[in-house]
Amino acid sequence: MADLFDRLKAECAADWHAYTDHAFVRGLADGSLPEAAFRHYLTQDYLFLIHFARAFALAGYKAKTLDDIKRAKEGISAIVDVELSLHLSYCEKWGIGPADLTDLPEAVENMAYTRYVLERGMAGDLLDLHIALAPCMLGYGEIGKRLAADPATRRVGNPYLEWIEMYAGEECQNACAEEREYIASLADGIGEARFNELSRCFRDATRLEIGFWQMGLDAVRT
Ligand SMILES: Cc1ncc(CN)c(N)n1
Repeated sequence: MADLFDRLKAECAADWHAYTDHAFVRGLADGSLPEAAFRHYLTQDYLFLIHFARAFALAGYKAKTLDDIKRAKEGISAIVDVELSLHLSYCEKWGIGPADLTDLPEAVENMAYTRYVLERGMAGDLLDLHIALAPCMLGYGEIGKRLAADPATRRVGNPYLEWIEMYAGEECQNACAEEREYIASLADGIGEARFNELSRCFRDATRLEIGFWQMGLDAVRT
């Protein structure tokens, strides 16, 4: 049976496809993405993740139960202890350190997305916030899993394999499965009007994801 995540994706199927099958993603899969595009994306993503860790901290504040607080803590930990290490490891190879990263001017696409999510969380409740966060976490989990399972994905000599493997990895996949169940439980019993509100937020965050990939590609457009 379709769960909440399936229903939200179905409501914005074209946008979801444009996000998860973006040219940037195809470039990661076959290794053809220009390094400068990936570098721009990844350095902005470092800043992005700091704001997303703040959003999970806000989820802790909006929590109603101890379990909600644990979920918020796990969200922060997944970013701070796992995901950001990947970013720092790529950046180290390029000679870019943490201080250089925090000095970077934020791209407008980055500001739009991160502040949108924080605003949804501040104006709404815990469910609004987790729905605004869902395309990020669950989308990358879906992309990583698909690319890792696709025999057409280039393995040998693909500089982006580490990226793919992290999002396809057990730790990330388990976190996604838990988040998926969690949002369904938070939304248990909602009516059509509330679903429509959440659906709009999910679609908007998905559109902001598309913009984030495009920002990476646009960095190398001549
Ligand atoms: C823009 C973006 N979206 C999602 C993720 C996966 N947490 C990410 N690192 N960056």
